Amino acid sequence: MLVAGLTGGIGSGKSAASACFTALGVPVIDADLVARQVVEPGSDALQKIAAHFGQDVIRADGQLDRPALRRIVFDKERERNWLEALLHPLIRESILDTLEALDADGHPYAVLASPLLLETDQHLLINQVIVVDVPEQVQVERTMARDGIEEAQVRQILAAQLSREERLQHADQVLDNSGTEEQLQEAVKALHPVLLALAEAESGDHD
Ligand SMILES: CC(C)(COP(=O)(O)OP(=O)(O)OC[C@H]1O[C@@H](n2cnc3c(N)ncnc32)[C@H](O)[C@@H]1O)[C@@H](O)C(=O)NCCC(=O)NCCS
Ligand SMILES: Nc1ncnc2c1ncn2[C@@H]1O[C@H](COP(=O)(O)OP(=O)(O)OP(=O)(O)O)[C@@H](O)[C@H]1O
Repeated sequence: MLVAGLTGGIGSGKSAASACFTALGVPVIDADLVARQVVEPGSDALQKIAAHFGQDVIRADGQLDRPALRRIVFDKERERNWLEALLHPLIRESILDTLEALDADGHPYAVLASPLLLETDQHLLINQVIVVDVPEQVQVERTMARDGIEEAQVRQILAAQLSREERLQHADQVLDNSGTEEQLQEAVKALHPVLLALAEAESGDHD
């Protein structure tokens, strides 16, 4: 099975592009969703987070207080490194399990959508790099509108990710998302047969 990595910085449109792949019947693994699953109440990871950061990052209902943890880790690089060292191996394990199950189901290709595809060893799991690309200013505006957070915090998160130029250097395919969501949908529809052909060629390689 071909695994197409779909990446892009915060607010670039990975979720929007993922929805287009889902509509075409392509299975999508969303690393941000996996990152939520591994810290569900009762998980070892959540206990370790509470022991390290204190009860201030746990809500009254037992869930992780994500905005509280976000403010800490994007302000202090050392704390972000600690969190990533805890979560990234768990996220990777879960992604691997899902990829194995999808492969066994006979899907020609799957999409792994992740903001940190190229920054982590997740890039070792994929055969193609698809970058959702918009200018930084658009990332900032769309993220502020979506999450209701300050520009300064969006800029801190951007600083923890690859730059637009570095990301584009790794791209096999680029989805420009500076236009409308309909235009993005058309771009994904045009990419789908290309990925199917690559998947076909890849499966031939294994015969
Ligand atoms: C800090 C947390 C709790 C904030 O949660 P919140 O609900 O506000 O954001 P969410 O998880 O939806 O992420 C939103 C976006 O922030 C950016 N982001 C998240 N984590 C990171 C990180 N470690 N480095 C750089 N950017 C990141 C991504 O663009 C992501 O799409 C959360 O992002 C987290 O647990 N991050 C560490 C795990 C991780 O690296 N996840 C990224 C996917 S592998
Ligand atoms: N072409 C577009 N035109 C206008 N708004 C868009 C477009 N594409 C996405 N958006 C909006 O921009 C915001 C960011 O998009 P999306 O959530 O898909 O980004 P993302 O890359 O998944 O972000 P994150 O890294 O934070 O998870 C969302 O509110 C989305 O509805």
